[in-house]
Amino acid sequence: MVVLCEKIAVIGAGSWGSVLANILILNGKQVCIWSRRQEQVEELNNLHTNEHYLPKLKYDPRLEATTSLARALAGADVILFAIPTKAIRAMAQQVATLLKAGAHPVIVHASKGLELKTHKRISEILAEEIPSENRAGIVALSGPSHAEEVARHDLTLITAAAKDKKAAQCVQKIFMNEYFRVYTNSDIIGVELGAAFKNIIALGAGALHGLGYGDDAKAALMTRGLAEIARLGVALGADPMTFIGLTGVGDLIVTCTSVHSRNWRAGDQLGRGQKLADIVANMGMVIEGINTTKAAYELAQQKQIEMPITEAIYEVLYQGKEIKAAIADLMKREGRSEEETNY
Ligand SMILES: NC(=O)C1=CN([C@@H]2O[C@H](COP(=O)(O)OP(=O)(O)OC[C@H]3O[C@@H](n4cnc5c(N)ncnc54)[C@H](OP(=O)(O)O)[C@@H]3O)[C@@H](O)[C@H]2O)C=CC1
Ligand SMILES: O=C(CO)COP(=O)(O)O
Repeated sequence: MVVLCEKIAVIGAGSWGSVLANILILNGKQVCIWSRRQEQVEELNNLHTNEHYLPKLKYDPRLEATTSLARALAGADVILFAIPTKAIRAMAQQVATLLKAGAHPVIVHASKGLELKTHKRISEILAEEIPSENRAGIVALSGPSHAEEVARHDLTLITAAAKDKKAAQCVQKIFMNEYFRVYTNSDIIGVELGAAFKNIIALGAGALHGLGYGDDAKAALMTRGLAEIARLGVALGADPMTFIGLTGVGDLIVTCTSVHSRNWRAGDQLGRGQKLADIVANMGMVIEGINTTKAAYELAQQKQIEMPITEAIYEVLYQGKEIKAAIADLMKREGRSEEETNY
């Protein structure tokens, strides 16, 4: 079947959805973005701004926003979900009920997390909720990318991952331009897991910063964090090589070092002694790593995979352990061989 990729529905007008929609418009596509808030739709349509999420960005006036999901989906060749992981299943159910017989869009998501309780990846949730006869393929769009930088056309390289090569190539084609370069990858398991798990380590990197630790500590956390991400990822079916790519180490680096990262900022604030509930209440945007820490911790227990950093962060977030005590316990662990614990 020929995959047409001209008309795109973007679900979610937060930081990432709105910037991705703007790229597509600038790339000459027809885009309708869905938001659940009428005042935001009016702001996007009339002022071409999105003050809460990206106060400096002026959106292309051709970008149409709507609160009507049916309108956004009408005739869409591609449906892009860019909402928090916890909202994916309910939105996918709504989308499924509105897709007309004969509709066959490529389903893309740009979200980074695992579902709580089921521990499912986002593409698995989408596959469960959107009938296979109503979709052309499921693609995860992922990699080191902050909305704030993409908004100002800084250089960004990311990955469109799918089992179905044609669907990944469709997504690659619609997004590629002189500042946004997209690779394809068939290991959607590794891509989605790398994207989800790096947020846990970013919380830790932020906490180290907030506590005043130096670059040695941050490099150590990222390296050993990547080892345990890969360990769990491989146990869940990922190709280990994916973790040294854009969606693995690439995204880990950017999220653990950028002031734009909400996960890093949340960790930094924790390190400075703020309460988790206050940090969540004040961020005004999703901090995916908090839920993902729980999901990864539970998965690691189930699969009996050693994930000392994830466990330490879980204890801090969910059991009220002092960060300094968690660090001291990590440092006191028995000496190990690096080769035997790389992943
Ligand atoms: N920001 C970034 O640079 C990047 C983000 N991502 C990932 O993209 C996903 C979305 O992130 P981002 O755009 O940054 O998040 P934001 O917090 O900036 O925006 C979230 C968007 O989702 C909407 N939303 C929240 N809850 C629901 C719900 N229950 N039902 C429907 N819509 C909902 C929000 O609507 P409302 O405004 O009404 O609350 C808002 O439009 C995350 O998984 C994130 O990890 C990936 C790469 C880069
Ligand atoms: O995924 C991201 C960067 O690639 C965005 O990270 P945060 O959600 O921490 O802002």
